[in-house]
Amino acid sequence: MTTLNIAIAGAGGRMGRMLVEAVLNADDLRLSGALGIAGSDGLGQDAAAFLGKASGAIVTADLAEGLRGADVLIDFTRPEGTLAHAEYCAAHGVKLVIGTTGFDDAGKAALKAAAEKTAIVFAPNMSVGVNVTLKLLELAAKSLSTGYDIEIIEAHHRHKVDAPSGTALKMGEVIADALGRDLKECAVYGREGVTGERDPSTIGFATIRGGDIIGDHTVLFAGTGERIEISHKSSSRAGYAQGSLRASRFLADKATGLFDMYDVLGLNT
Ligand SMILES: NC(=O)C1=CN([C@@H]2O[C@H](COP(=O)(O)OP(=O)(O)OC[C@H]3O[C@@H](n4cnc5c(N)ncnc54)[C@H](OP(=O)(O)O)[C@@H]3O)[C@@H](O)[C@H]2O)C=CC1
Ligand SMILES: O=C(O)C1=N[C@H](C(=O)O)C[C@H](O)C1
Repeated sequence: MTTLNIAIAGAGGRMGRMLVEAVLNADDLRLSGALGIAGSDGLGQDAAAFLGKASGAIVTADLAEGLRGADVLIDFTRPEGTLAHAEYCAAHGVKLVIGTTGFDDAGKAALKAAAEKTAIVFAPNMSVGVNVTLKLLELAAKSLSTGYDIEIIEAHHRHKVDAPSGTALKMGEVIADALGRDLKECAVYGREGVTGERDPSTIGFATIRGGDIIGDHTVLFAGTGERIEISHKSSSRAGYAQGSLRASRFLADKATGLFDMYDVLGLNT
């Protein structure tokens, strides 16, 4: 069995810690490095110290040091951090699994350019369940294309910094594509005051932030006399971590290219 060397960015974060534990528990993976930023808790310490273990990977802010020997960098940080990491990885042949959300169009274009030099899996949600939900939404949107108002409701923990979630936006894109609409033109992000009647061509978004909610997404198709709700609720971050490991293994035989979790899970039918 070939061992894949994995480095983790944002190693002290909520996802970073899940990923450190998941990599240490995987027989075919080795934790080769861990990245933090100046001021991060845990900088200079073993990435597995929070588990009471020694992995040998010391959390560093030095990209050359943290990425030495890495086949794949798994990055769940912030857009500005991911873009800096992607530039380095593209120049040094390190593959990337990117879970970070909140990119603007220029950021997404920069990742596409980086994927011409290295292989990248980029997805706003790595869980199998969410990606299967996206397929269900494609089918529902095509079958409910007239007479149903579409609203996307998402809830996350109080620490989340971007809204709507990357997953909610992806759900909106999948639905808009299925309906032949452009999400940029039909999205409504919240309502206040005298809004007028609902325009049937819009896709609405509502965001809830509070407590320790890991990630809930519901798409409501509201018709006359009936409502259809398609929901996914995460009760653990483990699914995101396991999906990321699957994505890392998927990249093992890829040299360049931009992929998503549909590619990893074989859902591109
Ligand atoms: N695709 C998916 O399946 C999922 C995606 N996410 C996304 O992943 C990202 C991280 O989420 P989460 O783990 O909850 O966040 P956290 O805030 O818990 O962790 C972020 C980590 O990134 C570090 N960081 C912050 N800014 C930078 C930077 N500029 N450069 C490098 N590192 C930086 C933080 O360091 P410090 O601790 O010092 O602040 C921290 O270690 C978010 O965008 C979130 O939406 C989350 C879950 C699943
Ligand atoms: O920040 C989070 O926590 C999550 N972010 C991702 C998103 O923005 O969709 C995925 C998941 O919902 C958890």
